[in-house]
Formats: sequence, C-alpha cells, structure tokens
Amino acid sequence: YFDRAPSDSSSSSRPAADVGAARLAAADGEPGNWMTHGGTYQEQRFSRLDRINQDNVGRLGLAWTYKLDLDRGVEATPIVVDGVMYTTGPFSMVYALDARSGELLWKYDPGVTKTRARDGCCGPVNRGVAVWQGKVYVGAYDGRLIALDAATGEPVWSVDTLIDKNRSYTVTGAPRVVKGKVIIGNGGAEFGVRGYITAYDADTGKQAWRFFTVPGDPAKPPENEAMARARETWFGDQYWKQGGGGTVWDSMAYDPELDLLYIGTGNGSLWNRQARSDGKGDNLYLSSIVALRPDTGEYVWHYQTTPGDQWDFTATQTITLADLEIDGEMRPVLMQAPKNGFYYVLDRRTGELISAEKYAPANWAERVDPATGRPVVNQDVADWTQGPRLLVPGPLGAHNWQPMSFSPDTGLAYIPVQEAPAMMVPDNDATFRGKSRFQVGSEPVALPEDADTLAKTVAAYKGRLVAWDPVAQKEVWRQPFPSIWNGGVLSTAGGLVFQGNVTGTVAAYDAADGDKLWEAPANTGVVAGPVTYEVDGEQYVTFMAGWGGVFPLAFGGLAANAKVQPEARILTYKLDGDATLPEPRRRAVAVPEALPPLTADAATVDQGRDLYNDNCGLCHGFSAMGGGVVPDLRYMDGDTHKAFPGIVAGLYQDKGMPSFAGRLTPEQVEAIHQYVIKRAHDLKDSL
Ligand SMILES: O=C(O)c1cc(C(=O)O)c2c(n1)C(=O)C(=O)c1cc(C(=O)O)[nH]c1-2
Ligand SMILES: [Ca+2]
Repeated sequence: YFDRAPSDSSSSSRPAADVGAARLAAADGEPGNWMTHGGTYQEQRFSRLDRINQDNVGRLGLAWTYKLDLDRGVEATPIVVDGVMYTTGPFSMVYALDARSGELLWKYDPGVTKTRARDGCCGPVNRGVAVWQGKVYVGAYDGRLIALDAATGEPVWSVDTLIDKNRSYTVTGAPRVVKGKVIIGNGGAEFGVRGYITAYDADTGKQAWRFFTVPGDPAKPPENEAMARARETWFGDQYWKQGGGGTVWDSMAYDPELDLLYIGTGNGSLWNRQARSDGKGDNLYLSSIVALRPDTGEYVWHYQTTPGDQWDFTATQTITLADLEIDGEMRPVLMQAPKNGFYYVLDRRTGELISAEKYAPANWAERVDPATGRPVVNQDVADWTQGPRLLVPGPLGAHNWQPMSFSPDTGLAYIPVQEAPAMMVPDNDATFRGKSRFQVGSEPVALPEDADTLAKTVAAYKGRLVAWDPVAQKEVWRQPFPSIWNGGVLSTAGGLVFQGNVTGTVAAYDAADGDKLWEAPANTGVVAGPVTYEVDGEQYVTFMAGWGGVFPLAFGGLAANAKVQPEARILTYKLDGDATLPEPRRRAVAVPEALPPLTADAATVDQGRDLYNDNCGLCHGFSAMGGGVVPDLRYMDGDTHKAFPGIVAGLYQDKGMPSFAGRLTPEQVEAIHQYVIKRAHDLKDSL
C-alpha cells in the first residue's frame, strides 16, 4: 500500500512529469517520495515509512555522501520523486542526484553575484526547490524565480520577483506549487522592505497574483480590502519609508479541501514600533498566519501571533496542518511554534484560536487570553523603545526556521527549541538609511567582550529537542544540547525522530520518550530538516549538512559549544550502509605570532566598535567574534592587515566581500581596523 502502482509510462516519461495536483494532494499515500517541502501539503514532516524503525535504527550507515560546491550554510529540504533527489546548496545552486547512489545527474548554478550576500540578514542560504509537472523551481537569493527542466536542469523560464531595486529583498525560502501556480515570498525585514508574496503560472512564469502583507504608500488608495483594514492599524507615515516588514520568507501550507493557502508573515520593519508606527497599533498583518485563496490571492482570514511586533517575532516558522481531537471533537487545526515562545493551535477553517501556551521561556507576554485571542503583553518588561531591555526570547526566537515535525502516530510535535535572550537598546529616531544596511531601530548590536560575561551568555544559550503535546499544550520529553541552532526535525512511522545538531552529529530518538537510539558524525553543525524516502524497497534518510544561518554569522561569539566548520555535504543513510564520511576539513585558525600594534586611543576604538558592529557584525560576527562560516577577522595575518583598507574597498569582491567605499570614510575604516586589532589582542591575551 506504500508503493505507488507501477505505471508503464512513469519509467519512460520525463522525470516528475506527473507530479501535479492529484498526486501532491495524495502525497501521504506514497511515502516512498518526498514531493513537497514539508513532505505533504500539510507540512507535517512525518513519513509513513517504517522499514527503518526502533528495532534496527542502530544499523544505519552511510549509503552515500555528496560534497556541495560552497561551504556556507545549508538549509535545504530535498525533494525526492521516483528515485531522483532535487536539492539546493548555498547561493541557490540546484542539484539533481540519483537518490540511490548520490550520482549527480545535473547541477544548475543561477550565478547569484556573491557580494549580494550582504543584502540579507542571514547568509545566502536556500531552503530548497519545488517540483511540478516536469519542472523544478528555485527562488534565487537575488530575487529571481527560475523554472528548470527536471530532466536536464536547463532553465525554462525565469522571472524577477522583486518590486524595488533600491531595497534589500532576498529570497531564501522554498517555493510551493498549488494548483499550477508557483508561490514565492522573500526576506528583508531587517533592511527596510514591504513584505509580499507572489504567484506565477507554473508553465509560463506569468504573474497570477500578488498579496502584500502590510499597507503601501499612505498617499495612495489601498490596493484591496485587506490593505484598507490593515491601514487602520498603522500610525503616522514612517512605516512606508521604513518598509513596514511582514516578509513571507519561509513557511506555507495548503489545505486542498478547504482550498486555503496558509502563509506565515514576518516581523515589522523597522523592529522599533516607535520609529515605525508612532509606538502604537497592531500593524496588520505583521507576525501573522494569513489564509488566502490560492487561485486569486484573495484574503480569507488572519491570526496575528504578535500584535504590533517589535521583537523580530516572525510567524514564519513551520505551519503544520493536522486533525486533532479536542474536547471530544475532531478539529482541522493549524499549528505553529513561532519565535515568540507560544505554541498556537488554530482552527484552520476560520483562524479561531483554540489554544496557545508557552513552549519555552518568554518574558514579553504573560499568556494568550483565550477570550480575545490576544497576548497579555508585559509592557514594562518588553517595550525596549522605552529603554534597554533584556528580552526572552531575543530576536533569534524560541524556535527559528529549522522545521518542526508532527507525528499523527504519537500525536506529538517535535520542536527544535532554543533559549536565546538578547539585550535591546533603542534608537527611536532611526530612519531608513538606504539599501544593504541592517536597520531595525536599535543601537548597534554588541556581544560581551570580557571573558566572564561572555561565558555566562554562552551558557545561557540553550538548545533542546522538545516533544510537545498540542492537545494538552505541554512538554512530554526533551533532549538537551550544549547550544542553540539545532537542526530541523523528521518523524516517522518507525517510531523515530531524526535531527541533526550543533555538536556536528545526526541522531535518531525514540518518538515516544526521546531516548537516543542512533548517532553518527557529520563533521559540521547540521541545521536543515532531514527527509526519508524509499527506492527499490530500500528506505533512505538524508541530512543536508552544513553549518550556517544567522547564528554562526552574526552571533559566532556565542557558538563556542557548536561544531562550527561549514562543510556542506549531503549525507544519506540506509540500513547496513558502509560508505565512509571523508575526514573533516581542518582550517588553520591560529592567531598570528605578530599582531599589528594597537595605536588608536580609547575613543577611536569605541567608535570603531560601533562602526564594526553596524557594518561588519552581521556577517563577520558582532564584536568581532566569528562563527566559522566567513573569516573571523581576529585571525588575519600580516598581509591581510596590510591589505585591510583595500579589502574593505572591494579587493575581495569575487570572494563575496562587498565594497564599502562610499559608505565608510578612510578614517572610519581605520577605526574599524583598530577595533579588530584590539579584539585580536584580546583573543591572544586570553589564550
Ligand atoms: O524578516 C525577514 O525578512 C527575515 C528573513 C530571513 C531570511 O530570509 O533568511 C530571516 C529572518 N528574517 C529572521 O528573522 C531570522 O531569524 C532568520 C534566520 C535565518 C537563517 O536562515 O538562519 N533567516 C532569517
Ligand atoms: Ca526577521
């Protein structure tokens, strides 16, 4: 019953040619494939395959590995159709491989300009492709949506999805295909953009509809009724200059019976509501789940998880559909564990709140009031526009994009939970500063520079895999990790939960009680969500390995307990697999014997710190502590120090280091350099 009825045409016809509405809607009936981002339209990331199960999972070994071209963050969920795997690597490169052997069938590099990496918050990551009727769709980091021939990887069509080249939009999410339309959003709400999502005809690339998530130019009439209603919840005219936010950068799900497409929207842009909306208003449709008609993009309902968001509390985390028995009644629900720390169960027909409870510590709100469906916000604790505040969770969230899973067998959700508090310091006068700038309405982010405080902060960053009962709204078991930023999750009918983690391993747990049943090295931190599939009667489990994303880039100083080398590789396991994992690639990371002297006075170093954190910190690590993915500047050798002004002016553009000429004066570059030299001395002194 698990295997698809063999058809004469399927072997001889073009790859994935018959992946269409009927096959996708019934995807749970053919678990040998993994045909959509979340496994099925319900996005449960649960597989009915059980050849690999609790009794034999200890026998898992590598079936094959495949090294990706670029060692940067790997966040893709592979798609597997009829024995072929379609997946992506950094900078939106697409790979098609024989799912049995890992043999490369074709590769497609969209040629994203490497310096574009600066235009996104979290690195040139990509979360995977969609497949539909013989085509493979990828959203390129620079905003193009590209259709490839599934047989050859040749481009069939390409459209530019971006509306404004003067704003830093990027695409990191996986497209979804619903009823012949490819749907893609974008990111950029840390850079001043207006969020939207667009649907394109899957055959031709012709635009079908676009839904904006926040209102547009206040001088013009609203685009539609949903925008008219949203506008009443925004104040002043700043939001339009600041972008507004609400980017749809990751999650979607679809209910074919209700014919509703669910999208998750992101944070406000700027984060600071004082600077964005006169400090008031719900600011619809930020941090919301919005239900749309997939044919037209017409608004049907919304539920806002974080009204008036000012904490980067995106509601872009996994949207999972399931049927749950609640108070004796089967309810069609939608579940999400967004950044804000509450686990939401909604009725997906109407958006009505069924329940919401904290799945992790959260100090911004007391609880969600079931009568109003709204959070009871701790204004004094959480409103950092009134002054510096320690936020729990901070902007990294109690759960980020790493996908959660839901098992209908156990009735439990499996969530990569994290504790990542953050101190926010306001800049209430912030205004839009132009493209390619991280701008949220705060003072530049800084990490502790003294060893004791840093160690305490590192220790406060805790990660765990949590099994959550969504009916009782309570934790059932947990598996702790030494840091945050653990991988996405897969659960199976074999009673297993699979997850990679920051310690550089991949593992399987007992879905019922969390006991670890299997573990294997990955050489690198694993953040992507694993998948499982079956070919010729053999079940495989694939992890996309490769350390990256926002935590190692920006907060590398807190990743001391993580396996930070960014080796990008596909790891596929089967029972009794005997392939070997190549030796980890070692990087020479020694502080040079002779460091340039620190010549600047304290005031200049302070200026250099702010300039560094504002201009360099998001990629090279705040407070000049790298996370392994791009160079940690404290380790620069003598020649690099000599070339420093030239590098900042564009010498290494081919390596992805953009030019800051025109943004920074030579004096400012020198102040930054002096700060980096100071941090190199700090490091050397601490060894
Ligand atoms: O607001 C946005 O537009 C936006 C976009 C993205 C993205 O596209 O990757 C992230 C975030 N926000 C974000 O807040 C966040 O924590 C985050 C983590 C990551 C990642 O890939 O590691 N992306 C993003
Ligand atoms: Ca964000």
